[in-house]
Amino acid sequence: MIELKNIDKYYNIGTVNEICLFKDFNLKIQNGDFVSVIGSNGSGKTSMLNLICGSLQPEKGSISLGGEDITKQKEFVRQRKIGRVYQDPAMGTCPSMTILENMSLADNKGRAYGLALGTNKKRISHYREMLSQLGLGLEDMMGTKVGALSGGQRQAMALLMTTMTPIEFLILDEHTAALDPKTAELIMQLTDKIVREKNLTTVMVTHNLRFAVEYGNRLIMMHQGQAVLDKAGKEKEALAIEDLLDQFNEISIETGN
Ligand SMILES: Nc1ncnc2c1ncn2[C@@H]1O[C@H](COP(=O)(O)OP(=O)(O)OP(=O)(O)O)[C@@H](O)[C@H]1O
Repeated sequence: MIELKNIDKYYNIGTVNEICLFKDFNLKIQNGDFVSVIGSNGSGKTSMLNLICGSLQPEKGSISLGGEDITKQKEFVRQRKIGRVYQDPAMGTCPSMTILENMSLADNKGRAYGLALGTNKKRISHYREMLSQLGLGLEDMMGTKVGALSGGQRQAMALLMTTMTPIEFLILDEHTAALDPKTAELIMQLTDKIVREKNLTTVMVTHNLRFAVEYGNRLIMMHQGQAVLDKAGKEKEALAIEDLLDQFNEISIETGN
């Protein structure tokens, strides 16, 4: 379970630009949940992900993962359990290295040795098999530099690499936003497959309302540092894109924002 408890988060403390983004913010995500998070620009979605991943520290409150208090735990330690895929496909892969080298690097994440041990014949055929499941022909391009791949191919690799080691939590930060509609669809289907197969507890921030409605078992809408809509199970299944648009409009009218 991921739990954010009584979180306060300020930016630009002590300056004229000081803002309080989260005040007593609470969120519980149960094991196995796939949560879609939507919301207007600046509502706090990425900040929430950063708090979970440890690249941002709260001023008050606690964050726990599987019952363990990780509020003070460093980001690189959290990475053993939490995988994150970013909007920019370049963030999750190394462009100057080959597909094989990237796979090996991801495979050896958190281990004390380098590439040599990871690239033996047995592992290469394992990587080939994993890549072939993407259905993009990458298994026949093991010597190709990742920088030469398309955005969609790179994002598929980023997803595969992030989930190669046994993580428990997957953070998706607008990971289809930079892709064309067809490729975004493909990456979403791949995401869903990986999440189900590995039973990953997943938080996906997206501006794509259809993806938010169609995927996952819970949907949260953020606004000004608060979850203004939170639907799970059957209630989430009943949601339509129009309901979300209505909710967006209501919020805008109420806050003039
Ligand atoms: N490093 C920072 N320094 C100062 N203010 C910040 C910082 N990061 C975020 N903010 C502010 O916090 C608020 C929430 O930002 P955040 O990026 O979390 O929102 P978001 O919902 O992810 O937005 P978007 O949909 O545009 O990505 C915004 O007002 C933003 O300007």
